[in-house]
Amino acid sequence: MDIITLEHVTKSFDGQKILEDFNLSVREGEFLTVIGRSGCGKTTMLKLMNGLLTPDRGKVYVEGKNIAETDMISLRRRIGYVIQNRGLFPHMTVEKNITYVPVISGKKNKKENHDLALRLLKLVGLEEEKLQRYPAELSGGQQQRVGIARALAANPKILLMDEPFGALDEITRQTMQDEILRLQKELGLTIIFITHDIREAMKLGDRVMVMEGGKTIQLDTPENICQVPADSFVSDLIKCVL
Ligand SMILES: Nc1ncnc2c1ncn2[C@@H]1O[C@H](COP(=O)(O)OP(=O)(O)OP(=O)(O)O)[C@@H](O)[C@H]1O
Repeated sequence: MDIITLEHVTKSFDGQKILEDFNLSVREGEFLTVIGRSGCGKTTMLKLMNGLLTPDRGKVYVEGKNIAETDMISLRRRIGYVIQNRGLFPHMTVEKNITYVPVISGKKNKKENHDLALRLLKLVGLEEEKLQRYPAELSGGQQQRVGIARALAANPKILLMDEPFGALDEITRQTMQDEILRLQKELGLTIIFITHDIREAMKLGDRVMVMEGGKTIQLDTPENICQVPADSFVSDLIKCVL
């Protein structure tokens, strides 16, 4: 079953078409990685999925419903969003960061919220003592784990991740890649994950989408992309993983 569908979507900024007649179906439970040159429209596509942007033309469906006719607040709760670096509130403890969405949604029971924060913290591989720390007191990798825990707090089925590991060193990045694969399987998540790293795209993706100039150049399994690259752009891109 398709969990997200973009149908004939067009999006322009200042008269410049970023996506034109763009179509995509994301299957429930799949890990879709997205790669392409800077400015090709990856983040724009992601933000159309959770309603942060609205299409000029075309439709976006999430779980079969046109999001133009869906309540935005409930939509955003069903879709976790993780971005590089900028995600956490610096003046809030880790616990407050993780429980932010449940609290603003009306969940005020302190014990329940504490237990939720602790469960999610452990799920992303951090120790209890981190709960009362502030983001600046954590390493980049630890902050990214808290960002993921926060995105999972509303129990979403879908996780949108925009270069979440871009700022991490190679070793931490590999650990985080393994963790996100584990979490995806454990929680049955659908993940759409933007990266600039072709190795990361190939390792994580059930399917990899290569974009160029607002268009999909190729969308296929890593194996098929390696065996039959769609064009010279894709061939050049995958050289380093062959
Ligand atoms: N809110 C906006 N207002 C005006 N132009 C925008 C806006 N958001 C994005 N753009 C432009 O749209 C184009 C695509 O941006 P987008 O962020 O989708 O690219 P991207 O592929 O995610 O790039 P990167 O890999 O650098 O993050 C860029 O030229 C960008 O400058």
